[in-house]
Amino acid sequence: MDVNYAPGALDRESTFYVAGHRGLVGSGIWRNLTNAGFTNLVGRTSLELDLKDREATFRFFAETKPRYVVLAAAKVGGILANSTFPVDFLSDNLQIQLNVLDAAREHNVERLLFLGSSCIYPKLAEQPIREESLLTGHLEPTNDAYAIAKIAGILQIQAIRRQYGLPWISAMPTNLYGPGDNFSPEGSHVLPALIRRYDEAVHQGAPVVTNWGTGSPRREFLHVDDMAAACLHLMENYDGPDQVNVGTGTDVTIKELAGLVAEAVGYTGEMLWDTTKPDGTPQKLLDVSKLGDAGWHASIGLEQGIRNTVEWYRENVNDIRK
Ligand SMILES: NC(=O)C1=CN([C@@H]2O[C@H](COP(=O)(O)OP(=O)(O)OC[C@H]3O[C@@H](n4cnc5c(N)ncnc54)[C@H](OP(=O)(O)O)[C@@H]3O)[C@@H](O)[C@H]2O)C=CC1
Ligand SMILES: C[C@H]1O[C@H](OP(=O)(O)OP(=O)(O)OC[C@H]2O[C@@H](n3cnc4c(=O)[nH]c(N)nc43)[C@H](O)[C@@H]2O)[C@@H](O)[C@@H](O)C1=O
Repeated sequence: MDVNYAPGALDRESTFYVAGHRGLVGSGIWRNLTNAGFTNLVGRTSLELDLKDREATFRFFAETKPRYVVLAAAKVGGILANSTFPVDFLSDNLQIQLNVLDAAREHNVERLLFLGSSCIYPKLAEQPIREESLLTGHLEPTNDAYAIAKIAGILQIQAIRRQYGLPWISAMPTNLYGPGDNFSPEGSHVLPALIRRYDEAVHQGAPVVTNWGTGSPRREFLHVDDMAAACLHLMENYDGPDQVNVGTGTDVTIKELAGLVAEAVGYTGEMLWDTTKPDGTPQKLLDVSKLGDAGWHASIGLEQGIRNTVEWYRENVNDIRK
């Protein structure tokens, strides 16, 4: 096996750039690194540094000289946003990745983690999805543009490893959620969308809530704090060219998920389904045995994670991304 499991601990005082540090994943990584004792974290908002701007990105790396990088900056959205704006999801993500990875290479970043997504795998991949399924079949059309950009990122990491010998790695998270998520009704992923919809239904006393699709697709959900912990664990304990799946190893139907959210917010009305909205891929459950072999397992259960996110949503409802 082409895996070295002991790249070693990262130096807590070295400059660590978290690209996308205000997003769901980036803010979780920032919290986790702070808790783990890192004292020299660097972040830039997209207004301060547009990573689509190649010159500005190279200037930033020349000035900041980060030793470590996590690339969690990306154009991200749920099924509807992905299928409505495929050009943005392809073009923005290719530009961001290319600029960051090229600049990081020119400045010899010592360790870098690239984040992809479980949507890189074929729509009808055998479940649970193993890393080896990559490029073995057709993609799910609702997010193929985004998936192609992410696949290009994996290939770029592998190419950099081959050509320059840098020990950079890629992780493929399953569907994520938690504090700091995007709660926009049209643009978000399912879990934040359901939390907002059901919470509003409670406040409005609505007798019926309508969700998208048929409710039958199966998805796996990982809390962002687990995701952040997995990222640091992989950077310190995994070195190999193949992407590593990051998930919990269990999934639920969207209907079951809606039931859990309704229960967490205290909604007791009826649930309907708008089948004019897309279902997307029928099932996305990752095989996480490679991650387990590298010594990491998720610890936040779905019900506990939903309660934690509902609490955060209610405390921050006036300041969230809507
Ligand atoms: N959320 C999920 O369910 C999943 C996410 N992932 C992956 O995790 C990573 C992070 O996703 P997530 O945190 O959910 O996404 P968010 O939308 O929450 O955050 C994305 C971040 O990227 C930054 N960003 C976007 N465009 C630019 C740009 N042009 N220049 C600089 N920064 C930019 C944003 O900065 P700012 O806020 O300053 O505008 C934002 O902080 C992505 O690679 C995504 O593919 C993978 C699987 C599932
Ligand atoms: C992480 C992953 O996220 C995206 O893929 P997805 O898993 O299909 O993501 P989703 O969370 O948006 O939907 C999951 C399921 O849930 C159903 N669903 C019900 N009601 C709502 C609802 O209100 N909003 C949304 N968004 N979905 C809903 C919806 O119909 C679908 O069946 C990728 O584009 C890609 O970006 C990617 O990598």
